[in-house]
Amino acid sequence: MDVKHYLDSTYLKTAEQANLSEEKNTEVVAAYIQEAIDHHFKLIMIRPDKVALAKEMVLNSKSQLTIGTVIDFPNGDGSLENKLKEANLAIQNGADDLDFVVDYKAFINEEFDKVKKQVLEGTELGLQHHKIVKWIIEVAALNDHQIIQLSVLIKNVIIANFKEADYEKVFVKSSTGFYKTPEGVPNGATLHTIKLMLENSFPLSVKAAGGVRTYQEAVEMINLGVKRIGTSAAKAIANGEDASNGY
Ligand SMILES: O=C[C@H](O)COP(=O)(O)O
Repeated sequence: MDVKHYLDSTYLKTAEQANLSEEKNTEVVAAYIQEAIDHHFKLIMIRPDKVALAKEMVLNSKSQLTIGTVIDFPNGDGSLENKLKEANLAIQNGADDLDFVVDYKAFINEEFDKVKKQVLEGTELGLQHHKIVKWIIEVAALNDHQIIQLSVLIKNVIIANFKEADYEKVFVKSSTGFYKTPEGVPNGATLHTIKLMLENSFPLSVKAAGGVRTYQEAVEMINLGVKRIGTSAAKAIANGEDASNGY
C-alpha cells in the first residue's frame, strides 16, 4: 500500500484535529485552526469558546474545514438543560459537529432513562439544525459489556426516533482523551473497543478518539469502518509519523 497516497485520499476525509486544552491565548488557538486549514483536515475540534474564532477563520479562508466542539466536556455529568444550552450556543456560533459527553456515570449507575433522554434530546436539537451529533461514551470508564450495552442503547434511541437518512449523522465516539484511567488501562480508543462499538452501534457511525497516535492505527481503524478519527496528533499522522511518545 502506498501509505502517502492512502493518507491523502482516505485519512484526510476522516481526520479531526483535536485541540481541546483550555488554552486562552487567541493567537495560539488561531495557529491550531490555521494548521487544520492548511492540512485540509475534515474538522477542527475545539472548546466551545473558540468556535466563533474558527468560524471566522474558515469563512475568511474559504476553506472546507468543518468545526466541531465538545458539549458538557469532559465529565458529561451536567444537567440535560445545561447540555442543551451549551449545544445551542455552539450552534449559534457556527459549529458543524456537536460532540456530547454521555453521562456515563449515570449509565454505570443504571440510570438508563436519564441517559436515553439526553441522547434523544441532544440528537433532536443537533439534527434539527442539520448538525452532526456524536455521543462520547468514554470507553476507558466502561467494561466490554458496558461498551456493548451503551452502544446498543444509543443505537436504539436513534432508530426508534429518527429516520433512516439520519442514522449516519449520529456517531458513537470512544473517548474524551481526558479521562484519568487506573494504571494499565489505555485511555482511549483501542482496536478492541472500536470493534465492539462498530459491531453494536451499526447503522450509526463510529468515531475513534483518544490516544490515536500512528498512521497504522488510523488506517486499521478506518479499514474496520470508523468514519472519523479524532486525535491531537492529526498533523503527525498526516505526515506518516509515529507520535506515540510525543503527545
Ligand atoms: O476528541 C478528541 C480527543 O480529545 C483526542 O484525544 P487525544 O488528545 O488523546 O488524541
